[in-house]
Amino acid sequence: MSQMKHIDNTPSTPGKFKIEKSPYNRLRLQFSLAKLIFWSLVIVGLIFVFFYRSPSSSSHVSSDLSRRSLRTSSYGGPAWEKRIKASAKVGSRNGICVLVTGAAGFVGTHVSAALKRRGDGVLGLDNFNDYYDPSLKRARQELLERSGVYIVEADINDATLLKKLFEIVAFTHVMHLAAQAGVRYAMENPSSYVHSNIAGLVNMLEVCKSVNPQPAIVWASSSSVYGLNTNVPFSERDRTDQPASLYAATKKAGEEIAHTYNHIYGLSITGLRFFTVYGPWGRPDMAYFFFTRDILKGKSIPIFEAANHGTVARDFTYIDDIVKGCLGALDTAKKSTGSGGKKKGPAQLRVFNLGNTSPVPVSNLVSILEKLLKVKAKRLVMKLPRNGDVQFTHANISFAQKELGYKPTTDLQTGLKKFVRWYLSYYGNGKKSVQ
Ligand SMILES: O=C(O)[C@H]1O[C@H](OP(=O)(O)OP(=O)(O)OC[C@H]2O[C@@H](n3ccc(=O)[nH]c3=O)[C@H](O)[C@@H]2O)[C@H](O)[C@@H](O)[C@@H]1O
Repeated sequence: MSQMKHIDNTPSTPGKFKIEKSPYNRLRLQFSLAKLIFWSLVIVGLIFVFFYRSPSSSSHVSSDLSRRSLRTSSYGGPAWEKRIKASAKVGSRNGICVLVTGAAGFVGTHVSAALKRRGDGVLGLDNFNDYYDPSLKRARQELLERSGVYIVEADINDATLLKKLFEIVAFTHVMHLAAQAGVRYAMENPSSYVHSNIAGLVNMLEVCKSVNPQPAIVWASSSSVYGLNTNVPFSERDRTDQPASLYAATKKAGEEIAHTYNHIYGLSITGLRFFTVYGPWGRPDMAYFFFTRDILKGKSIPIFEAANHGTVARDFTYIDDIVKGCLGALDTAKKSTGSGGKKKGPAQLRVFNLGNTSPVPVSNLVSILEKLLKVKAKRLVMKLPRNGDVQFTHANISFAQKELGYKPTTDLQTGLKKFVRWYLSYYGNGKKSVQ
């Protein structure tokens, strides 16, 4: 049909375009030319308006973001580049140079600080979104600034900015921790998971594959990819095709996307399946954190239980153990093999569980908090809602132990003691408001 149309519109004879030299025809030609110019301007104008003004155009959203970020006074210019270079400067022999995305996040802050402490070059990136109280992110930023880590404020979907950063610094590694976290929030705001965990990841990998040299990438997957798996403890070889939440599904998608970029472009990629990470400077949306806040406030806390009073348990993993696992993954990551978007040979592709290997029932977590806070919790036991939660998690960590030298050493009691000490000093015994 469309071919027919095309044929119909084709002039049947070249004679149709024959220019006759009468004054009337010249006038007609000038008029047609004017019309052509007029309509061309109208079309160009419409295209401009569509790409730069339409609120629904996603390409415009990211280009708008990049323009905004490059235009803001703190962006661009020699002073900004100098700050970036100073932050990313490798301070020790054999040190690595790492771009840490989500650097103002819980794990991102701890990993950035640990890298900097041992003399690696570190540059942070974070969009400081308000999924939870941004003032906590700002406080983490201050902490990092004091140790010499600068955080560029931008979204991982901002390709222009990411490319610019790679022009300024030849990062050897990317520690990709920026993500939309949280299992239950995925039912409230599904598109934020697609935006960060899928579109953002792809954007970041697109930039990494096209730069020269390509960095090695280590990124945060999640224990939630095991979903309805019932083999315990969870092994990397177990099935992960039954996610119980959209969050888990986007992390699982991330693992498949990682496979693709490794396969096509020779990017070295390591995925880390974190198991319910907790500790000082943690995330206020996580149970151990808001349980602490609500116990101190005398508010009741909902404790989930499975059918027939079944225990709900998590393999809670302390932040310092996770940091060691992240550094181990960075240190054992092999170089990417591609360059300028072309694969030159097979590259490393790995996935590791980073857990604690000892699941603890949520009710025990509450008992530990009660003792540490010296306050009795108002327990509201309720059926595990159908909102993406799974009944338990339990990591088999033998692969990470063998390849990364990963060995968690902090039990929940010890780790929560450190968390509570931090919480009380940061929020002043519950007097400062926690959002
Ligand atoms: O390790 C992971 O894969 C995931 O760990 C956490 O997810 P989750 O284990 O659900 O952590 P919390 O939201 O802190 O919940 C901990 C436990 O408390 C329970 N819970 C939660 C909330 C509540 O009101 N009551 C309650 O009993 C949950 O069912 C769960 O068993 C993080 O929020 C995810 O971002 C991360 O990817």
